[in-house]
Amino acid sequence: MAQSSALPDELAAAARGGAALSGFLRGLPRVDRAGLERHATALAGRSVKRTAKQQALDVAIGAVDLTTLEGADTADRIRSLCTRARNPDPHQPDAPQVAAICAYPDLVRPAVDALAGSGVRVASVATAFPSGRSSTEVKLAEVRLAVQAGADEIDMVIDRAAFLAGEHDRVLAEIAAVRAECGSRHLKVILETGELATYDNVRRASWLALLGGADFLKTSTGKISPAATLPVTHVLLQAVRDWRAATGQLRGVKTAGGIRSTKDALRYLVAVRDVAGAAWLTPELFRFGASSLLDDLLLQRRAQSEGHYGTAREIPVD
Ligand SMILES: O=C[C@H](O)COP(=O)(O)O
Repeated sequence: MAQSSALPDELAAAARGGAALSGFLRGLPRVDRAGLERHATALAGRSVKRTAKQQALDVAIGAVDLTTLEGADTADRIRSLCTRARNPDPHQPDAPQVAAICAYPDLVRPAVDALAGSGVRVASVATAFPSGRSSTEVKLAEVRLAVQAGADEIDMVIDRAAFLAGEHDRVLAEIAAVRAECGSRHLKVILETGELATYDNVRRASWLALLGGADFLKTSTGKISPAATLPVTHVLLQAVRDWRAATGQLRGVKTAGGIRSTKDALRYLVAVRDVAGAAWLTPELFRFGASSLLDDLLLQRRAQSEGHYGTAREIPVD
């Protein structure tokens, strides 16, 4: 079913679906809810050295998928977003570019044109985002069109109704089919964790996505509440950490939806470093999906370089 070459036997069997998949998902360790939330809270409260802040702000800016996913989006609006992505703050020419812009499929083409030669990638949501309620055929057609228009990355949503009904083979098959349609383009699999009800389900969905060929696990669409949280991001980070231990393959995490402040962004960076490892503090392996976070990151960066903030606002990144 899903791609299984180069995987250890147990994972290769699970990636083919059926009883091996059911057994694998049943055998995943249960999430200790209280322990997870305690750990996430403890990490969020860590204090830091002042010298780390500038570096952390730049890591955060470079990890942003600058997002607009509004019904009123236009090509002009996308071009403005791309101008910002290339050069986030004209007053801070040394500020890094963001990792990518993220938009609906019909706006990929103007984004690709506006970002040509910049190194900023174009990500597109697809597969009947945000609900995922369409046939696999329609979802694959949408992915195909986004790829043909030049998207570098596809952010798909999983079929949450099928997942919650226990139809894991169906969810896996759809992810694998989208994976195949993406070709060499990066595939981010949106779990929409706010609809998955339990951390155990978030863990199962994470492994399904990895078995189906995800390059990134992504928490949320940003269209329902709760969106990203620190505990669910921990669960995704644990999954990619464990996937690497089992397979040697690096997979990324994108936390998305409702992240608007530098303070929150830095808490996520601390979680990335602590749970997955410092190797994940790169746009190749960690992203923020956010429509307005960049504004605050740039304000804080400017304040930092002008020396307006004291140690109370510093963050733990080294
Ligand atoms: O994937 C990104 C989200 O849709 C953005 O959510 P946000 O508008 O809450 O930052």
